[in-house]
Amino acid sequence: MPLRFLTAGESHGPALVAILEGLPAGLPVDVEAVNRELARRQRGLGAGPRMKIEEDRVVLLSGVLEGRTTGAPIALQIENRDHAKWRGRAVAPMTVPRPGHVDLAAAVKYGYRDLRPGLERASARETAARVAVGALCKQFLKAFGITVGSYVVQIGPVRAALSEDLPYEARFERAEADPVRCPDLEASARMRAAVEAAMQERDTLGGVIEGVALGVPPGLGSHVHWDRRLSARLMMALGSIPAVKGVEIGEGFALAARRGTEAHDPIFREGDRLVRRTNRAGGIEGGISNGAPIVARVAIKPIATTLTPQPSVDLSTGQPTETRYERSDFCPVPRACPIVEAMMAFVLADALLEKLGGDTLEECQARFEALRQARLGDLSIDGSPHVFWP
Ligand SMILES: Cc1cc2nc3c(=O)[nH]c(=O)nc-3n(C[C@H](O)[C@H](O)[C@H](O)COP(=O)(O)O)c2cc1C
Ligand SMILES: C=C(O[C@@H]1CC(C(=O)O)=C[C@@H](OP(=O)(O)O)[C@H]1O)C(=O)O
Repeated sequence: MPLRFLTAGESHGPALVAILEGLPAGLPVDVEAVNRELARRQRGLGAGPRMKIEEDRVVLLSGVLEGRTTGAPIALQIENRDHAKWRGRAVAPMTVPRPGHVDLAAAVKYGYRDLRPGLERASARETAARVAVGALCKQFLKAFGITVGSYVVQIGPVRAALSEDLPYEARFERAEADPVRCPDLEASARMRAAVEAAMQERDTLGGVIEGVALGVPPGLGSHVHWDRRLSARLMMALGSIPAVKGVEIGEGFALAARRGTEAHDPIFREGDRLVRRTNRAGGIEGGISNGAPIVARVAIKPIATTLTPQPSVDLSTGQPTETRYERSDFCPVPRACPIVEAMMAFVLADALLEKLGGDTLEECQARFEALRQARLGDLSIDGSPHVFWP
């Protein structure tokens, strides 16, 4: 896989860093667009007090010269403003694990007596670095007309009812203007009430996000090997986001309850085009993109750190006790939209580069054009220039 990235950094350490390797040379980089994505990740009802402290901005340390990628690894850094409060301070050890967070599992695995090192790295603070990486991937995808967006479809028990006639671009736009990023404004009001009630009642909520990629050409990913399937690569990437407990492609779990004649996307011929009138598959068949929008749904569990204490055991004494509260988000769902988009953008940029090859953006674009033509030669009916490409 041609594109890869690593992140490092603790939640309350000096900074988060990432290295993105494999983007071709010559891609114009818009740093402010990266910062806008970082700001989006900080916004949303249900965010805790930490988001008032941070003001995430990216510093590009390498791989970009005079506003364009050089082809070298891109190193980037995002400061943790909260670090100033912890620097040089003696912090009392944390010995009571929170059910649902990494605390106990990491203590067992790494032998931590103080639970802080586990939470420092498991914390979703790390996703700021992913969003910066994803913003660069989005810029690469945009050069090929591919966009990635998302919106919230469920918070706690409240579900959005979105008309199929509401275009994806309109959903993205409405979501961006909404405090819980839900394009169904009636459901949004009930979602807001649910988040506020959970906060009042010293509790937390999860929910579901739908991520969508538009303009993805057919032929990304492959059926020939398990780790080349685009669906599997998306599920891995999305499933790696902290608190994500389920990922569906297309209609996912709902398909399991249907008959085969009602679960797929029949193929019709309209003039010299082959068309689908549905997209239950979510744009991927056999691990290969089919030219339809790629749709992934991500289920996020409620936050583990609750103001209401939960039963636990103090590992320093072995005595039963209750969890303690320092600070936390209440509902991470609206804030997680840009993270979902970032992980989708990374996977799609990787799969596109794999398809195109090329050391420079120009080479990639020439190949993209050539592929468009060649694909048509191979697969078109009656020589139509629009059989499969969106
Ligand atoms: C955007 C976002 C914000 C989060 N904020 C918190 C938080 O404030 N408190 C908390 O306990 N968990 C929070 N989480 C979830 C934890 O990071 C996650 O539950 C923990 O790392 C354990 O991993 P797991 O839930 O995947 O098992 C957040 C997750 C996301 C995506
Ligand atoms: C810092 C971020 O989210 C954090 C994710 C998080 C967790 O346990 O995942 C716990 C909280 O950390 P703190 O206790 O420092 O407030 C969140 O604020 C962020 O998203 O940038």
